[in-house]
Amino acid sequence: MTSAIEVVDATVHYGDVLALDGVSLTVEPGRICGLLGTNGSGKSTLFKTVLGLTRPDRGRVRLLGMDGASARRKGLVGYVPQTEQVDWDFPLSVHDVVMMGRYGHMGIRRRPRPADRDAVAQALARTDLTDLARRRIGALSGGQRKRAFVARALAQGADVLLLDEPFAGVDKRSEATITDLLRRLRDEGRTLLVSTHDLAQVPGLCDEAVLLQRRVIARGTPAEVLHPEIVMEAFGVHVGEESGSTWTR
Ligand SMILES: Nc1ncnc2c1ncn2[C@@H]1O[C@H](COP(=O)(O)OP(=O)(O)OP(=O)(O)O)[C@@H](O)[C@H]1O
Repeated sequence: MTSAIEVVDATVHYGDVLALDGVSLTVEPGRICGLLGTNGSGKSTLFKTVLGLTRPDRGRVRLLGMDGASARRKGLVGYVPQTEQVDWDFPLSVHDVVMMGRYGHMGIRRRPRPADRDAVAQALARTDLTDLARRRIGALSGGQRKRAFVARALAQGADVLLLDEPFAGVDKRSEATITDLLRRLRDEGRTLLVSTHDLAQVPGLCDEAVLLQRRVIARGTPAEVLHPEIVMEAFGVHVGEESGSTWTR
């Protein structure tokens, strides 16, 4: 079986800064892999490398058996950015944002056809955003914005989704809605790589996890990776079911 995501020995520098040091990671189709690490541990760099936006100095990446840039051009991989990186003053509706997922399917004039409109309507329905389709994206809550970007990836037809901190800045109810949505996408056979520094989300969401600190320092089931000694070393916090507030930093 072809792995959905395969990173082999990837090393990335930004000038003198070593951001990834010989990182290897494999995610099989239909799995949710949590990518854990503190700020600056290389999570965003690993995403950019998987997406073919950053070329590793050493090592290689395969996405569904092809290189990251080809998978991106074919629309097979969808990226849900950290919402802090988005300019919310831009006058776009939720519908406009989700339609962007169809650009790769349209001609140069980007005129939507019925298939494009159908895909957008379905993606909005899947993410429970139909009623908000005409709302400006900047007027949505944090959780609704995340769902709009997931909808964009679904409209695109992506089989692999990379989600950068989908729980940052969302309330408890939205967390549950997003977790439920991501699990359903996984159950349909999609593959998800989800970065988070919110360790409390991991056991309920992920099938497996990787702890990154420039290099992979642990990988396995959530229980294995969230072993108290490993978490203490990487995050400097204690973990324990009885003390939810100590999960995150
Ligand atoms: N464009 C850049 N130029 C120079 N250094 C960079 C650049 N982008 C990232 N870095 C550095 O590379 C390292 C990894 O950064 P990266 O953004 O991948 O980490 P991260 O785990 O995604 O962090 P965060 O959770 O804060 O987004 C950090 O030391 C960061 O300062």
